[in-house]
Amino acid sequence: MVMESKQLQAFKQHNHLLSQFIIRLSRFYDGFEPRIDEELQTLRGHLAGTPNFTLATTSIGKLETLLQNSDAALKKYTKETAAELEDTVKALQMQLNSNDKLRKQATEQLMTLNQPVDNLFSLQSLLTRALRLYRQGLDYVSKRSPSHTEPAAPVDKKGTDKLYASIYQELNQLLSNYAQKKPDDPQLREIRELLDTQQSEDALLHSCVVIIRMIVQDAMSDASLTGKVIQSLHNSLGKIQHGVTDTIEQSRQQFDSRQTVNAELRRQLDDMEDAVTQSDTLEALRQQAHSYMQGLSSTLTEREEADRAGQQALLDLMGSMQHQLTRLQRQTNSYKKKLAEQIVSSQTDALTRLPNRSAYNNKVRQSIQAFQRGTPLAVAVADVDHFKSINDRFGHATGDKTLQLVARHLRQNLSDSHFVARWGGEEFIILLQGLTADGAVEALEKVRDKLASLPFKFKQEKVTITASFGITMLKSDDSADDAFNRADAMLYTAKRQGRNCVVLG
Ligand SMILES: Nc1nc2c(ncn2[C@@H]2O[C@H](COP(=O)(O)OP(=O)(O)OP(=O)(O)O)[C@@H](O)[C@H]2O)c(=O)[nH]1
Repeated sequence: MVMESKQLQAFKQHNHLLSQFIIRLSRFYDGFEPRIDEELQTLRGHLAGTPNFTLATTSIGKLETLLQNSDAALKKYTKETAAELEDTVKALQMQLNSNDKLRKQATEQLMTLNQPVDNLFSLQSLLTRALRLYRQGLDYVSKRSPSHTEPAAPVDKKGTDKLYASIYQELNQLLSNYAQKKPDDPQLREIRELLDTQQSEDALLHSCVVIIRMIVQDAMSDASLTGKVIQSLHNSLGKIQHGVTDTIEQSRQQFDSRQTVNAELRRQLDDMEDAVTQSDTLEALRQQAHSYMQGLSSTLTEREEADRAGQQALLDLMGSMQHQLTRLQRQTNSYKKKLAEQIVSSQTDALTRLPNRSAYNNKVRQSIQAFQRGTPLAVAVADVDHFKSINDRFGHATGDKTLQLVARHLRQNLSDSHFVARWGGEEFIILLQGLTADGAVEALEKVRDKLASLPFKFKQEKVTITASFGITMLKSDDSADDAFNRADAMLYTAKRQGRNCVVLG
């Protein structure tokens, strides 16, 4: 009996414990769905005080069905919420296009949101992360408001920002060309500083106008230089033409005087013939002959003298013409040399001495023709990482020096059959001919790796310079622009993936 009551006691205790546990557990699901809430409340009622297990079992059965149905609803709910979150993070990512760190975080979150979300806890963790990103994004966007002065260089490569960046790069390129010609020009220095510190559209337009005015002035003075050369060539040619006219005139005069002399000789001979036929005596004939012979001899002497004078004049003229021709040849040669220099300098980037964009345009045209004849072509774009910070920390001159060193590094570490040009700013363009995609990536990887290990030292500070590369293989229907745009998009991916890498696409 005692044993039985002890067992009963224990049984009651277990029942109580179990009831309490089920009550606590059921509270956890409170607020999940009204019908489940209701049934949970009923179950708790059956288990509170003296538990009624018969009713509780019925209630548990009902709950089981309700929970099974709600499982599908829960899945649908988590899926919808995750999709909504994804949209929100995407919208946020668009706002963060110039903040690499936050944009990268947004990309990572989007990748997680693409995975199936299987329970409410994962959903909650995603929500918490998205909220955190949202708050950081909000801070960043509010700091970017117009009152906040942003660094000069535009980073976004799309739409207006891309246009802005390309105008900005063009201006910088033009500026560096002119800075070489006129290193001490205060106006140039002022524009450079303006571009480095300010990025309002007004400032950009103002700089455009000033630079265009400079170019026009420069072109005008170049034209007058060319005009001088042409004038001088014209003068030389004029003198030669003059000489030729003189020579023709001289010959004509000589011909006339010879004709006159010949006519005189013919007349003298006729007279002599008449005299011979009409002479009565031998003595008269001898005298006539003597006098005609004298006449003939002096006519011949005159003719000889005239001939000699004519010949001398001709020699003088020839001498002067030769002199003019030599001068003309010298002038033409120096003009040709100047022209060749002008062509080279118009195809060369003034700062890095690499071929410039115009040279690239010519080269890519030839390379595409070679591609059509079967030589593979890879187009790559390289961009120095965090270059702005070199300028900011060590000054623009060090920035320029860095660009020169990077340019030299690229040129020296790629074979001569490959083409390297400066695209503008801190961007370079490379054409690799005759390599497979793997071969081209391998060549760039070597260049990239070697650059990253070069020991740069600025103002006693050791600095690591790295570059990111985007590369693509030319396809059969590609235009030069198609290939460039693809390589540029890959460069963008390389930057997003953390820089100092080569991305093929
Ligand atoms: N010294 C110097 N700076 C230049 C020249 N051309 C462009 N720049 C500067 O290059 C910088 C480019 O900076 P960003 O486009 O922000 O890029 P970044 O700092 O290199 O960063 P990531 O490309 O995102 O790695 C700007 O600050 C320009 O002023 C140049 O010829 N000489």
